[in-house]
Amino acid sequence: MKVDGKPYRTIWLAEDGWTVEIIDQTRLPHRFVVERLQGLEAAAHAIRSMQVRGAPLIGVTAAYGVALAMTEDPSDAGLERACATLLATRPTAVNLRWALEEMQRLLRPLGDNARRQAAYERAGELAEEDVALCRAIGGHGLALIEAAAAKKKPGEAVNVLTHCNAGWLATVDWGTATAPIYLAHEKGIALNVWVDETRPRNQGAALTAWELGHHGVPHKVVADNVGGHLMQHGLVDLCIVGTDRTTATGDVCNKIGTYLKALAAQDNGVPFYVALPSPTIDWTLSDGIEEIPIEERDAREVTHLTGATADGSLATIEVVAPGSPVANYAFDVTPARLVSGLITERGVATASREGLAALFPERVP
Ligand SMILES: CSC[C@H]1O[C@H](OP(=O)(O)O)[C@H](O)[C@@H]1O
Repeated sequence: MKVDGKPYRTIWLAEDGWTVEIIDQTRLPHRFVVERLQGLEAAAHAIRSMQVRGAPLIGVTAAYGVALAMTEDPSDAGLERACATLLATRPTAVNLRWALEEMQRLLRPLGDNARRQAAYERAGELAEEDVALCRAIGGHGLALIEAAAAKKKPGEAVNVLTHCNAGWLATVDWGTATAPIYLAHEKGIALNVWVDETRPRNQGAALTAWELGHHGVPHKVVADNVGGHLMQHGLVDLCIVGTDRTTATGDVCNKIGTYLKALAAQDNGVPFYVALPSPTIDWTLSDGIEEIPIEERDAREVTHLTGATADGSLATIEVVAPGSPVANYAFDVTPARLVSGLITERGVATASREGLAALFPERVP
């Protein structure tokens, strides 16, 4: 999407035709830094450290990571080592496993000399496919925002609450939860997006607010605990969030705190939608709470904050009582019963095995 009027994606092949460039999301919102990845370890570090994050973008970055690895060592051992290294970077987003399986399926039968080119071509295709999937999600989600707009008084904004960043920064472009928002904005529908700050890494306050602001979408950042109050007072027309892994039965794993928003939405009769491309569906799982691995990240993400001082320099401060133990769960699971619908590239499915199978019959094991 646009950054100061210039179109950007989150990841792209550099002009040299082999290094990969990314927006370093750990530097946003105060610095816009493009990082150049020149090998497998750089790609793995980018995912592990969340320079790139968001399930679809993690998958595409991993695919490019395999291509970079084939430049270093296209042997069978090199391919297996690359996929194992990248798979170990983060456990929850299923797109990572899906993309690596896709690359292994393609590259294993090829001779060493053919693997590098084939890997770059497939990684580029996966990036383009992600853009198309997210744009399609946008079209199906737009209808939901239009339906909400039809119930508003003339000029009244549609209030959409979103959690974390499921924006274009979490994908190659468009985003998942934000794709309908961008399309509604471009169609002239009056919007207000409630942006959950999303502690501890503040993907909402730092990333969603940044990208919506740069694209001119009206929004307000709120503390994570405000959403229920907004819903009680009729200030949320619908919720749209993303997901890192959704089971075949419609259980949704997403950033920590999503489950609490879904509970508040159900309690207040607010539609709660999840936007996802089909590679985010794990067809092998039925019970998200029992089966989806929940990443636990470093305590420092909770104990410290980095931000800009009055003179624009960056500083990191400690915000938790020194020495207090910390638990930092990065995701939670929202049961399908709390989900109004799953906005996919093929349409809006009920959050159920039947609903997903109706849209993706060929994917059902
Ligand atoms: C479109 S996937 C976005 C999804 O990924 C985020 O997790 P993280 O920032 O840790 O990669 C969050 O769960 C978003 O909803």
